[in-house]
Amino acid sequence: MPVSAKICGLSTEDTLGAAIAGGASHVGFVFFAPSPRDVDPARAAALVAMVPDHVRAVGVFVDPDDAAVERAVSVAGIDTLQLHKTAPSRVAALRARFGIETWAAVAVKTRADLDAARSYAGAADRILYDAKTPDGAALPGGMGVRFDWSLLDGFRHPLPWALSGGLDAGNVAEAVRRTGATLVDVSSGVESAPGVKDVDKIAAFLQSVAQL
Ligand SMILES: O=C(O)c1ccccc1NCC(=O)[C@H](O)[C@H](O)COP(=O)(O)O
Repeated sequence: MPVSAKICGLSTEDTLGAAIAGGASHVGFVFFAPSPRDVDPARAAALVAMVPDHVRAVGVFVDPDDAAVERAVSVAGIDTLQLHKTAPSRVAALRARFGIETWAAVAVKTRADLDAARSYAGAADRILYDAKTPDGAALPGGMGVRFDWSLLDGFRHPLPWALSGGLDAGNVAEAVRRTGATLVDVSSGVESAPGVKDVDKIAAFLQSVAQL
């Protein structure tokens, strides 16, 4: 099964170009979050304009209100929502309102966290399993934290899914081998500093994925 990759938290033309040239299937833009990767929708619009039709432009949000999503969809032109810390009913409501592919991020540390993914069946199109960040962390993602992949052993996924959390060029092959993921997501693993994407690391990550 071929493996696809999402490069998350892009904010510059050169790093977006590296993601597209390297074969990313999805590129992610973080909106309205206290993140070094946050991009204004107007700025994101210039980036999304570079994204070819075969690559999905994903807007990443933390429990957004309708107005935030409206701005990102109408101004930036994203075609997929990735929702962190968002209840299933709210995910379903945003998916119905905006009518675009919608992912629910599920923060995983224990098997019980994983079981919570079941409540997104019928509400989302895809689950993004991400690592639970430490209590008090400013962000629910992009922290380079990895969860225990063995938690996924034998788990019956309620929806199509993607694997995230602490991935990089050096461990993505093992992650895919251990979990069977067919879509992987990375942010800090392709950065030289928080929020600073690195074109060489992006290329190396995508090369590792292409070799799977
Ligand atoms: O990356 C952020 O700054 C961010 C901010 C707010 C919500 C989510 C965020 N990132 C979500 C992602 O999809 C990351 O790619 C994912 O958490 C993996 O990050 P990393 O472990 O650094 O590869």
